[in-house]
Amino acid sequence: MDNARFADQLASGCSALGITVGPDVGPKLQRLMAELLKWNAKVNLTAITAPEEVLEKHFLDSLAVLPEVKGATSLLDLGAGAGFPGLPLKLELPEMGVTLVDTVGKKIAFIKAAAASLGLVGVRGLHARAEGKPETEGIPRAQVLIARAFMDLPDWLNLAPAYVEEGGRVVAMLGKQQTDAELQARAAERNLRVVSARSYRLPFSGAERQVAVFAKQ
Ligand SMILES: C[S@@+](CC[C@H](N)C(=O)[O-])C[C@H]1O[C@@H](n2cnc3c(N)ncnc32)[C@H](O)[C@@H]1O
Repeated sequence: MDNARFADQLASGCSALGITVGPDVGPKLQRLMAELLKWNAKVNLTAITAPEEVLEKHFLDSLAVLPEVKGATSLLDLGAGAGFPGLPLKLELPEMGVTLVDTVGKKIAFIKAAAASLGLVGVRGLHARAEGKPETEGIPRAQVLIARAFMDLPDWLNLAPAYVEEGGRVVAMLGKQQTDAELQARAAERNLRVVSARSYRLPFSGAERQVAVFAKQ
């Protein structure tokens, strides 16, 4: 994808999602895509490799939750894979400290290399397994905890609160749509409350996504 087409697709995708990103974000995402595709040719990081799909399914889907993440000083991305949603969010929110955790070493190696190549300050890649015990795992708590395609919602809501600072929130990026009643019930069972929930569609494929935010009662 050439620079002009990338910029055009990014702009129209952001507009469809109702978000805006700074002028330096596009060129940085292009660099991130180049790194991802270069690494992916050698080590398998993601099944999504067509540039248009990387832009939509990794970059734009990550940025779609900007409204839920904005204002956080620290973000913890559990099961980050090749860095999604944490890396694109960091590009738009450079002041926010971001820790990305995965059990697969090569994914963390990629995250570290990509962050260095993009000159990102305040990005930490952590090779660890999240099992609900942040102290023993060496995983820092954050104001906002996020994950995409990590666990089923019930398992995620069991695990997540341990990683959130007092007054913080849990952001769940869901492929499978949950009704408001289901979200409320899941939250109540764990002494959490639903702060917000909304569905959105990816701008080019129309694939449906949902993002729900939870806080401790
Ligand atoms: C389906 S991928 C999603 C990756 C990324 N969040 C995305 O949306 O592109 C799930 C990732 O979670 C990681 N993972 C699974 N269980 C984990 C755990 N307990 N702690 C940390 N990472 C885990 C896997 O290695 C994998 O990279």
